[in-house]
Amino acid sequence: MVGFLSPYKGRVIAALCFLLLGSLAWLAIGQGVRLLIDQGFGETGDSNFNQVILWLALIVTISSIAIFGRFYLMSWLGERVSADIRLTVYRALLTLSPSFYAKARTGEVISRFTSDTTLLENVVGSSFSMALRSSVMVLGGLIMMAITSWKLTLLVLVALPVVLAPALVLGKKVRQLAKRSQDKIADLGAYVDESIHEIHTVQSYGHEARDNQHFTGHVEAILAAAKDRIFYRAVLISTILSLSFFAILAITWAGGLAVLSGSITGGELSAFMFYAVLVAGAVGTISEVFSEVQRAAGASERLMELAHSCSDITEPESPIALPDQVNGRVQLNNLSFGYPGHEETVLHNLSFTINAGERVALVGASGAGKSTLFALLQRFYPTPEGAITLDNLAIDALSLDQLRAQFALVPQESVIFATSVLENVRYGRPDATQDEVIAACEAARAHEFICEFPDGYDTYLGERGVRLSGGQKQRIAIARAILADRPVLLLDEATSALDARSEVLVKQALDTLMQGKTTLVIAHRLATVVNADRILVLDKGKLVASGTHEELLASSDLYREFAKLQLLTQKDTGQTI
Ligand SMILES: Nc1ncnc2c1ncn2[C@@H]1O[C@H](COP(=O)(O)OP(=O)(O)OP(=O)(O)O)[C@@H](O)[C@H]1O
Repeated sequence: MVGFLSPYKGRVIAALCFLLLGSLAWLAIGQGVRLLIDQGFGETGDSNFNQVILWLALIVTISSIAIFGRFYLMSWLGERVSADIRLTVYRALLTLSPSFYAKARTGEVISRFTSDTTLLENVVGSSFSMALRSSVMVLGGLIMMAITSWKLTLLVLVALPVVLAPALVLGKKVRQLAKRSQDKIADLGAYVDESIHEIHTVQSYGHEARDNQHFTGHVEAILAAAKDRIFYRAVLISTILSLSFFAILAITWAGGLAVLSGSITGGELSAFMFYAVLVAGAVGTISEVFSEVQRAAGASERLMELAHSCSDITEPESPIALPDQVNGRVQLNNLSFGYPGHEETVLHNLSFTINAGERVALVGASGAGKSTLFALLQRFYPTPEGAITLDNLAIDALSLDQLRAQFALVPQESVIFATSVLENVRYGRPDATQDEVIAACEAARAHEFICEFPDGYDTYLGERGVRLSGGQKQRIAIARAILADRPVLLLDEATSALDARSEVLVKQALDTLMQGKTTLVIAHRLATVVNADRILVLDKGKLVASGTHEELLASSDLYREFAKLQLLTQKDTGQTI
């Protein structure tokens, strides 16, 4: 946290100065009260009285200016620091590997991100400054009290631990309960995130009532956690306040006796009481915001945990640079892999080469390891055994950015962002001109339908592309990959059946995309395997056969079986299996 404040040292110092000035002004008011009673009402008459009133007016003015400065600067710092924390955490989240996201629930991460940073914003902007100001008041008040009457101050010092004891005991309990509350809120966040994202499934399965029931359960759990916290907090605040006022009462009694015996003046007792009330109020404030500051400490700990979560993919210390012209030759040498944290080996001793410009189809039953292979090529997971090379360079010797910039991925489920057509395609190459985007869309057979949209390329596509048909989404995704123009293409064919016309258009788009590129395609269509230069057959993570469609039909029982069951029918090419 201190690290986040350090770039704004000047403002922090200014805020602290205002805070000190404001506190001193308040403490000076106590002296004004003393003078007002002892001298203003004394024999010296009007002139002193007026002077003291003017003096008090000046102090109040100074205090107002100080309050403005402190409030403005502290709130500014609160906003700035939480913005910086958001930036830092988001930057970290963008670099974390899929292993992290496989373990953490995204909803929980989002909830931490939003609610914890908002809490920090409040604490830095307000609670923290209140706690600080109150601490100065307690210290200053005690000093002024000691100057006014050390005997009475001793009495206060005896009373102080009695007042503070419940703060320590109950405060700990409140903190534990606050953490439980935050965790329950994070659970709720994760639940809302999932159900709203999957709203179509929720509605089509008529799951609304059940989801509502689950949601109610989560909300009630939050309430239950909050109820305990509120109870303890209420006990904490009321105990401290009542103890403080009982203490003040006792001191008033002792002070009254001192005035009657003539050891202090009425003005001194008034000033003393003013400070005592100030100190009691400040102690009350500290106890009130203490738990919030503690909650914020918990929140910042969680956020820093996120910000410092390290990706298990390490960048090489001195990465080898790829040549300007990458050919796209991919080679696997004895590659074995199991997902981190799982014992099972998913890929066994894989070795094969894909030559530059070759079109290779991967086939295999579900779970054979095809998607895993794609993930490993882009180094989404560490590969402890075996090696993958790109143009004869080990991929873990390359910088991640440079490595991933060589692959264009077209996933099975086309990803559409909630922005315009133009920006969706431009995602593949953010610096592309509009003409380049249009050319890519023409090549992907998408231009025609885009032009029919009311706003053409500026049409907003809705979240996850809800306004597009399946085939249209695929062609946008292909246009993105065409625009990206990367040497190696990783294509996970969509399994969803399209109508005949869309199918033809998508096929044409894919053909354009694959021209001149090394292509590795997870094949679900007969046309793809027939047109591939080579087919690799994977079975339970092992490479069991390789060859052309005809060769494999003749030589591999598994392929024949697979082709009969899995690859789509002859519709694509009119060929018979
Ligand atoms: N994140 C993960 N953590 C642990 N195991 C995983 C993970 N992802 C996949 N697996 C396991 O790895 C194996 C291979 O999965 P993979 O997704 O690569 O298969 P696939 O051939 O692409 O299947 P499909 O055609 O169904 O997509 C499966 O047994 C799967 O359960």
